[in-house]
Amino acid sequence: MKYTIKSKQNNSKMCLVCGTDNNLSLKARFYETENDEVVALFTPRDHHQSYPDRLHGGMASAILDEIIGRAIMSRYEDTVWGVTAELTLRYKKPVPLNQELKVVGRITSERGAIFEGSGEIILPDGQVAVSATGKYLKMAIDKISSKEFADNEWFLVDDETPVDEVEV
Ligand SMILES: CCCCCCCCCC(=O)SCCNC(=O)CCNC(=O)[C@H](O)C(C)(C)COP(=O)(O)OP(=O)(O)OC[C@H]1O[C@@H](n2cnc3c(N)ncnc32)[C@H](O)[C@@H]1OP(=O)(O)O
Repeated sequence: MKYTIKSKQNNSKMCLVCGTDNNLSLKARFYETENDEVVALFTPRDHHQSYPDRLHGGMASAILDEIIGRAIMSRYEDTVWGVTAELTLRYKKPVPLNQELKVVGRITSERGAIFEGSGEIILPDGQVAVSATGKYLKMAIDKISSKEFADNEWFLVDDETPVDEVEV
């Protein structure tokens, strides 16, 4: 299924998943789709492995955590951020290194200050490698981080080739 991209989300400076200045980061790029999901594109590298040629389960968890956490931002234009309270993973297939992969995430419920979401890492052949469900608390960024983060460490990175649609 092809989805039109509505907008690209910001990257950060030092995050392990989206940090542009962190050499160990997955350097994932996140896009909001027309159907109210967030899709990430990322290429895991050798330094993200557990067993040779296989992405570390903790890194798979990290990107799934982030994509669900980011899904709330698309509903509130960055005024609400997600803080993870619970995350449950199901590892179904090994995730390969050094090829571009997709991750999809969405909100499944909202109740007051709590929201729940789900996400999947999708292999190039379309199979789901890892799925996750999570429970998060909604917070304002000034309750999570410093003004320095919001002002200087959270920014839009333009793609060399803009992504207009994504097939999931
Ligand atoms: C740069 C990148 C930007 C984008 C990234 C986005 C995604 C990234 C997300 C993360 O990785 S966040 C980092 C990992 N998570 C943490 O560091 C959270 C650490 N834990 C906490 O800060 C607090 O425990 C937490 C904010 C989760 C809860 O705070 P409180 O203890 O003030 O909550 P409170 O006791 O008031 O409970 C509020 C509700 O949440 C529920 N709750 C609290 N902690 C829970 C928990 N751990 N598990 C399940 N439910 C929980 C609690 O039962 C209650 O439900 P009800 O309203 O129904 O009664």
